[in-house]
Amino acid sequence: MALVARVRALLLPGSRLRGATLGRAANGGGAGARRALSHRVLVEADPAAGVAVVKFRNPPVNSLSLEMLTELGICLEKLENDKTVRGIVLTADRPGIFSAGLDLTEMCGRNPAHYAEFWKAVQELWLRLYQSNMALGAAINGTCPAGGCLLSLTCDYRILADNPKYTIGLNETQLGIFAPFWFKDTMVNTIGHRATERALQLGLLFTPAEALQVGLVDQVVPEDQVQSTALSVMSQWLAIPDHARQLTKTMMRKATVDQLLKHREADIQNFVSFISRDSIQKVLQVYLQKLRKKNH
Ligand SMILES: CCCCC/C=C\C/C=C\C/C=C/C(=O)SCCNC(=O)CCNC(=O)[C@H](O)C(C)(C)COP(=O)(O)OP(=O)(O)OC[C@H]1O[C@@H](n2cnc3c(N)ncnc32)[C@H](O)[C@@H]1OP(=O)(O)O
Repeated sequence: MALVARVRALLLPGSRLRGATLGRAANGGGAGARRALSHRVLVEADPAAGVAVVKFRNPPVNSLSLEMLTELGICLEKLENDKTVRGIVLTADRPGIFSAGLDLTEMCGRNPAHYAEFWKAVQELWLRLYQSNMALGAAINGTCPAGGCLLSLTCDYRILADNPKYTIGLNETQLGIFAPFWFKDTMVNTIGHRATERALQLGLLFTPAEALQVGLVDQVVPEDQVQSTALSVMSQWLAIPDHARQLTKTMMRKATVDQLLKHREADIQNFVSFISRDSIQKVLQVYLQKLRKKNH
């Protein structure tokens, strides 16, 4: 289903996204701050600063399900069309888990049409974020594996909470799958080829100190200062004239974006045929069961 159709489905009577509003904040935020609610994404906009904080709230682990990808896409599209917003900070509504990455239940026991729809939605969100004209910051206030790490890598800078429990990285190989080429390219663009090769083959999840050392994040700060630091760094990015910053960003990212645009359909087909393999379904199911067993 294309984004428009998925949005329609989410707006059907009964959907909690229906009637989402952008109103004056009941509390918090500066003068004139606005708060928008959808089911899985909370937006706190501060028009005076030109910044919106986009908070993930898809319990229990902020996984990127099809619905979450769609709501996030809608929310970002709205902000892109809002002339008062020049920068966005992505964060988790509750500290602990920034995002557990792609929702594994979307990749297990479904049919090929579902896998194709899901993968298209992952591509769309990456394209929207990686090509965004806005300045994007990640306030990483929790653990950040795989697709969660990818989200943060699409941003222009990353601030990570100094908590050794919070790890970050593309750990796909540990699950028995692998990071697609555009996940890999996004990481190469951030930490370089050799560090990416090692990180991807070993499926490394870096502690804050390691992530800082390898350049996966730009700053590690005390947990209660993640958002405030991300906002203060944002003011540096917004001090640059938009057109100059945007042209530079496009120049840096265009080759990577073009690769996916050129191979978009093939990438969907490759994903569907890989994820549909019996052997891959089996490893994903074992991984999910291990996660679930912990709690039962
Ligand atoms: C073009 C060709 C392409 C070919 C490439 C093919 C494939 C690659 C495709 C995609 C790349 C994949 C990207 C991904 O993002 S895969 C997801 C990777 N994520 C992880 O490995 C994280 C897994 N989760 C955890 O480690 C932990 O849950 C946590 C995040 C550290 C949190 O721990 P905590 O103890 O707080 O919570 P629980 O573990 O008890 O989890 C609670 C609850 O949530 C369920 N859950 C956790 N993570 C996911 C998830 N990613 N998707 C779906 N569900 C998840 C977990 O099972 C628990 O469920 P329960 O029923 O027990 O409540």
